Amino acid sequence: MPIVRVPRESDDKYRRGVLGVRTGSNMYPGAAVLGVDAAARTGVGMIRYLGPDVPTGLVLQRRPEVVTAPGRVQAWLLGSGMDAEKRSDAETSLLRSALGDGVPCVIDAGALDLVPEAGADTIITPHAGELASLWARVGVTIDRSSISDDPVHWAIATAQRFGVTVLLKGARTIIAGPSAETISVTASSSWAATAGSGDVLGGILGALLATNATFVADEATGILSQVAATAAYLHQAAAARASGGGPITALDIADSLGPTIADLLSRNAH
Ligand SMILES: NC(=O)C1=CN([C@@H]2O[C@H](COP(=O)(O)OP(=O)(O)OC[C@H]3O[C@@H](n4cnc5c(N)ncnc54)[C@H](O)[C@@H]3O)[C@@H](O)[C@H]2O)[C@@H](O)CC1
Ligand SMILES: Nc1ncnc2c1ncn2[C@@H]1O[C@H](COP(=O)(O)OP(=O)(O)O)[C@@H](O)[C@H]1O
Repeated sequence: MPIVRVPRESDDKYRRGVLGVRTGSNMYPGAAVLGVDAAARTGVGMIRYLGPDVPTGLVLQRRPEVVTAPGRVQAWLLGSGMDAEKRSDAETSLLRSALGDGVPCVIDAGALDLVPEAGADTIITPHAGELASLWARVGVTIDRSSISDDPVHWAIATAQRFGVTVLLKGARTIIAGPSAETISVTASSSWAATAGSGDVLGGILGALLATNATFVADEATGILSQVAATAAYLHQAAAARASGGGPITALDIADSLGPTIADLLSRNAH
């Protein structure tokens, strides 16, 4: 089943899928801009960005098509650019209410502390350090380098322990679901190891999830893992295209998503 959904004549912005985004903070406003920009470039009917004033202003400056009014969404992207230790109670309860909304969620960075409360239709996107912190919350001490040394083991163990789909970031990104086959996506270069690159991945994943939300109910199909693997693939392919062998910024990755997706679709059409 194709995960990148090409809009049809019968589509409108709502039928394509709306992504709700609660990311960014006054400390890390850029993460909100990066995730929203990447989601828009990946292709989605609409984005509702709901966050603090500073990131909201910056998001609207970069992407005026984003809607900042609350309303129905088909998937949520939560946590990039937040700090779980500094989050207010009000922000925590807004994240909890998104998790309880009955739609699939991506949980990143500063919302990963809420993973023990997440439902089965959740994809989490930790790097090794964030995964170590998540395990520490349930009383298991494991250091970041042990996770990096055996990412397949830790991705599977996390999926099984928390009942969610795991996308463990790194040069080799590992995707594991509680019952799905494990998938590995290896980057063709390491220029993507740059600040905000993971925030861009979150946006790609959120958009793919929102546009596939109607198929997610049946986890037996392994669709969450396929969505996650497609996001990781697009991220590294867009990074490679933007780089051409030289340095890139996180926004460069987002900027090259359109042509990267067009290439992929034209290859699949033949
Ligand atoms: N432009 C932005 O707004 C960005 C926001 N970001 C957000 O920033 C938050 C924190 O993410 P991180 O992955 O950095 O958090 P982590 O908590 O995983 O990383 C912090 C770790 O890095 C270590 N560290 C810090 N500076 C270091 C240095 N110069 N050399 C070696 N080790 C160093 C610290 O001791 C700590 O262990 C997240 O919410 C994330 O989404 C990042 O994505 C970067 C870009
Ligand atoms: N050495 C590497 N080679 C290729 N890609 C990498 C490498 N290290 C990290 N990445 C990718 O870059 C992104 C980094 O995400 P993350 O660690 O969350 O950074 P940030 O918090 O700054 O956005 C992830 O998509 C990860 O897979």
